[in-house]
Amino acid sequence: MARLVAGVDSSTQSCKVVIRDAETGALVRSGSAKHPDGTSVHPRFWWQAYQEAVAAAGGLDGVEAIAVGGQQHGLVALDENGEVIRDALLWNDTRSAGAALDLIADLGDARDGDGAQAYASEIGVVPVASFTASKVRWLRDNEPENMARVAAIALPHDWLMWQIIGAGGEPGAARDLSALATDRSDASGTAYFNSVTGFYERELFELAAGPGTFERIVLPRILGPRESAGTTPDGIVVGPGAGDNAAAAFGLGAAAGDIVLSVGTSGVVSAVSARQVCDVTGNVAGFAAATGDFLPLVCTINASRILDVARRILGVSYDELAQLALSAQPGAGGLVLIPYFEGERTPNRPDATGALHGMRLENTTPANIARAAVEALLCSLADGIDALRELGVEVKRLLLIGGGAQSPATRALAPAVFGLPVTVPAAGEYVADGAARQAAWTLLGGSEPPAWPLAGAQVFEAEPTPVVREQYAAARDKL
Ligand SMILES: Nc1ncnc2c1ncn2[C@@H]1O[C@H](COP(=O)(O)OP(=O)(O)O)[C@@H](O)[C@H]1O
Ligand SMILES: O=C(CO)[C@@H](O)[C@H](O)COP(=O)(O)O
Repeated sequence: MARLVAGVDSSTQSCKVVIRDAETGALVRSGSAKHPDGTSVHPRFWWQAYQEAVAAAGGLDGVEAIAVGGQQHGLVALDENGEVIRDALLWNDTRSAGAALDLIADLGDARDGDGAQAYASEIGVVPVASFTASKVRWLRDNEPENMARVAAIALPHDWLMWQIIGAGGEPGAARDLSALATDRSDASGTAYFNSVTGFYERELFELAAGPGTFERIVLPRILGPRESAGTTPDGIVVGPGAGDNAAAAFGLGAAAGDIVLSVGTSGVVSAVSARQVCDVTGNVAGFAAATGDFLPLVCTINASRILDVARRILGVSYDELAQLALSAQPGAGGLVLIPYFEGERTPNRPDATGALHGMRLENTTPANIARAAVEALLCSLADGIDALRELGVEVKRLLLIGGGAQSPATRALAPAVFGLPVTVPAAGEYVADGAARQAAWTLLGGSEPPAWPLAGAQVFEAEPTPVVREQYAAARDKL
């Protein structure tokens, strides 16, 4: 009989659960449930959605191991009883932009030099609003009464995994802060963890949380790539889990030369690399992968929701939006959408808003608006590919995944905008798959993870359309 494992993707918009055969990777069953909207969310909604998604997947009967991939960076602040102190501040909440600048300035003062340079060379990331350190600093500066109560800080995947092993407990039950655990990939998104040494950095943590807090505040212990966090109350082995982008790379079996482009709430361009990259501009974050490798990554705040906004403006379905976009010419007759609807992280413009440029009587049509939306999404990813290339990251194969990759327009126009063929794996939940593969590794052991085949990939090719990126860059730089 097949041995089953489960993988969870607790992402920005929803929770997805896949149940797969541990040895072959074959999909057995799956389910999902929505998260609430908003950039600050109470973690209990993740737990509720997880339970609904598990039920939608037919339950965990027969499952021997489980692991969680989660949206990165979110700040879950817990008091000494393990109660959540306030709604978690998510990665796309930009109120901490000023706090990120304060961290950089303070490290600069401490080093008597350039703070961004110091962050980049010491831990491979330069704080932006998204990172946990910036959110901790925001909490300390804006809600000191909440900060004073903080006894532990967890990331979304850490907190959900803690609930799953039963240590987080139902309300009223005992909560064991020392059972909190994370992995190197997710910890690397805090901006107070060193993914080369594998340790938290006291000084960087205290720049965020305040003097003397490193001893007082529990940070989740760092698990190895196939180390178990414990078991569920029903005895299911719990793998270490990972940040969602690291889990996706692991689920795809991405290797050196592969660039993973994920079109979810965030637009992510990432690569598996044997070395940590250090980008003083902060555009590329030197995160860690779910294995012992690194995961240089560029992330935008605006991605699949650009398509959602275009649908709303035009009052059309996803399919109609794609057909409209495909019916227009490259460059949308000169119409350029700058999609900073929620501010932006890359480029770092937390207070920016979106804009539609080049509107004339003859070009302002539904087809061109749809086209401009898809082109905006792809141009911001193309900028990310360039940023990785400039740091010497090898670009051999582009893999396009995430909810927005379901759009035929995204798939068809991507190779034209990127000027390279684009591989689109079969529609699936690659973060949850990566977590499931990790659970299988924890269950089966061995020095290498089980080799699960990547089935059903399609390669898209198209003539390059450089005008699209040229006009996008010109409009972006006008802002
Ligand atoms: N058929 C489709 N065409 C275009 N976009 C789609 C389609 N189906 C879903 N999406 C997009 O997928 C997004 C959710 O993707 P997902 O990767 O699950 O996001 P997240 O990981 O951030 O929760 C939605 O915002 C929606 O825009
Ligand atoms: O902040 C980042 C990566 O640095 C985001 O990728 C989040 O991890 C959220 O991912 P999605 O839910 O949008 O897939």
